[in-house]
Formats: sequence, structure tokens, C-alpha cells
Amino acid sequence: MPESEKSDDDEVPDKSNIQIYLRIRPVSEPSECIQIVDDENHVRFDVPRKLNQGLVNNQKEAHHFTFNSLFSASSTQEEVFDGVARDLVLQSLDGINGTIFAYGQTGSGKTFTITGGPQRYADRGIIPRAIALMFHSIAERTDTEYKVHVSYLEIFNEAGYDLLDQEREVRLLEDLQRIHILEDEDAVIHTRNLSMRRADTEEDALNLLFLGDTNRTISETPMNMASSRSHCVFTLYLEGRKTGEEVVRRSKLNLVDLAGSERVAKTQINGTILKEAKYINLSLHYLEQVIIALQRSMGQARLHIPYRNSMMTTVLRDSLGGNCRTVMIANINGASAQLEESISTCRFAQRVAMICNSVTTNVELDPDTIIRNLRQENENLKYQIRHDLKSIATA
Ligand SMILES: Nc1ncnc2c1ncn2[C@@H]1O[C@H](COP(=O)(O)OP(=O)(O)OP(=O)(O)O)[C@@H](O)[C@H]1O
Repeated sequence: MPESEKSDDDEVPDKSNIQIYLRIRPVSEPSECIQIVDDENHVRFDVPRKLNQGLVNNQKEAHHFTFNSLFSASSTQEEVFDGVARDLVLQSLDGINGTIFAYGQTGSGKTFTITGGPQRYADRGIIPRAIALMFHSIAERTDTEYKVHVSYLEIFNEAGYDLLDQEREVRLLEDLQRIHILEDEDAVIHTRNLSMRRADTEEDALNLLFLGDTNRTISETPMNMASSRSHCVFTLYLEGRKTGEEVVRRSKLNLVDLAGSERVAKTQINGTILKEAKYINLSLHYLEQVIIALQRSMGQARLHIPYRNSMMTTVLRDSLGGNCRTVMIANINGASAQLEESISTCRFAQRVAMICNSVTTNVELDPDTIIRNLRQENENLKYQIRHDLKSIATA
């Protein structure tokens, strides 16, 4: 069928696997055991095999992992944005949902990748760059009117909080209103108490990002001076209507900084930080269970996917096996002491890459147009009735 004759009802969902990218964080003494085989998008870990504890012989165990693309320790923020996020941002303007999530052990560079570093302008991460590209593209598309809204959700110790809540500065965390996640009979997820703030300009959206970032729960841990102790989901909601068209295209772009997994025995943490790490590890375990269940259900009758086990997997339900183009960035630390965790992150990414999402363009009749049409129909009927009554009276 020619493109011009296609109606939106005919659209066949596009099957699209989750794309996986590897990023290696620069460290002062990079491990020689990690080798990037560039042209094959491949990373190899040659790990010395231990005979006994502390005794190392010459034998090495090799672990190979393939990614859609890899970013070495010298890759810039711009290269990461262009390689990972640019297409998703542009597609969101056409009504396609997107999610980018960063996964990896604590201190591996997830927040640096998603939000950026505070030191230099060039260190801006994916969120500020996505905002800039989005508003730049909106300004170029003069035939379409867009509305942008922003929300910023924090999941801390399995409870949801609104990072854009004005009360955050004056109240204790336990006194703040919690976010509730509700699921309707069509398995559509709704959030209660999460504010959606209108952003008309790039500056508006950046201010909201800044407000949310200052509200994030951060602690100093042995692995990271400023460790995010929560999962954070920054969402840009887009609504676009082309001049003269009666349909609107809606999309959501989720930019997700997951809290980092932590080997609690290795880092010897205790007290509050230990409690937080346990919650973080548990929710990452639930994420892994969802990925394993999705992987098992591929090509089979629908299996139960345990999304509801944690708030994070409930919120990311559409991104994992649903109507969304999803990208995962596996962040690893380039040091020898972290090889085990880095391999484990790569292994998890290989599983994620097998998950297939069904992506459709979200097009619906514009509610304003529906109301306008109904009003017009009402007027026509009234006129018809008046006309008929007159005809009866004069007959
Ligand atoms: N590519 C990079 N270039 C320069 N510095 C980086 C890079 N990646 C990370 N860093 C620095 O390393 C430190 C740890 O990074 P970051 O806080 O992003 O880790 P994280 O994975 O988010 O950790 P956590 O899970 O504990 O929050 C920060 O000081 C950050 O600025």
C-alpha cells in the first residue's frame, strides 16, 4: 500500500530489540585486562585465573561481550549523546516513546552519563543535551505546535517522591507526599502526586532539571563521594499537532539514572548506607528477574512478568517489553579491582539485548478537535430541529 493511503489504524508495531551500549569510566590506573575490539563492537576481559586466594598464575579466562556500540574512557559526552540518544530524541517529536537507562555498579559513571558533570560545559550529560536538541528541533518544525511537560521521579528505599515538589526544601523526606503508582484494567500505568510541569523553552526545562537535581538523595560512600542512593526518572512528555491536522502525536522520553549496585561485603559499609544499598540491590534484582522472565517468554505463550515486584520495574513496564524504543547504557569502571562487577554488568546487558519491544507511533484525535466537532454537530442538530419545527408549524 502506498504510504499516502496508510491510516494510523493500519500501523503494524515495529519490533525493536533493546539496544545496548558500553561506556568505560576513565580511572587513574586502567586495567590492562579490558580490551575494546572496535570494529566488531566487542569488549574482551582477560581475567587472571586464581589458583588459590592471592596466588595468580599465567592462565587467563576470557570473557567476550558484543554491544551495539562501545565508548572508551576517552569518549566525550557529545560522542555518547550522538551515538546513543540523538535518534530517540528526534523520534520522540514524531510520537514515538523512548527510554534511555544507565545501569552499572556504584561509581561507574551513570550520573555523569545521564545528567553530566558540574565542572565544564562540555561535561553536560544526556538530559541537558536532549532538552537542547528537542527545543531546537521544535523551533525548526514551524508546521507543528508542540507542548512539552516535565516530571522528575525519585525512587528511594522503594518509595516514590516528586523531585519537583516545592516542599522538598522545607520538609523532611518522611513528611513528603509519596507517589502512588496505579495500574488500570488495560495495564496502563498512572502516577498519583507526581507533578507534570509545563516547559515552554529550553531554559524552563533546564531549570526543572536543576531543581530536581538539587533535591536528589545523595550520600558519600567508600566507592563514590556523591553516590545517588535512588533511581531517578526524568521524563519529557511531548504533544505535537501539525497545522491543519486533526490528530495529535504524543510521546514520552524517559531518561533514567538507576542507583548503582554495590558489593556490601567488599565495601564494608554499614548503618544507613548499608540499608540503602540493600534496597538498591533488591530492586536491581527485581529488574533482573523481569529481564529473565521477558527473555524466557520470547516466542512463547505469555508468561507472567513480575513487573509489580518493585516500583522501578512498574514504572519502566512500557520500556521493558512494551511500546517504547529502549536503550541501555552499561557503565563500567575501568579499574582492575572492579573487573568482577564490570563483567557482571556486561552479562546483564547481553540479556537485556534479547528483549524485544513493539513500537508504534502514538497518534490520536486531538481532544480539542473532538470537542469542536461535537459542538458543531450540536449546533447543526439544533438548527435542524428549529427548521423542522418551523416547517411543521407552517404546514
Ligand atoms: N566519563 C567520565 N569522565 C570523567 N569523569 C567521570 C566519567 N564518568 C564518571 N566520572 C566521575 O566519576 C565519579 C563517579 O561517577 P558517577 O557519580 O556518575 O557514578 P554513578 O555510577 O552514578 O555512581 P552511583 O551509583 O554511586 O550514584 C564522579 O566524580 C564523576 O564525575
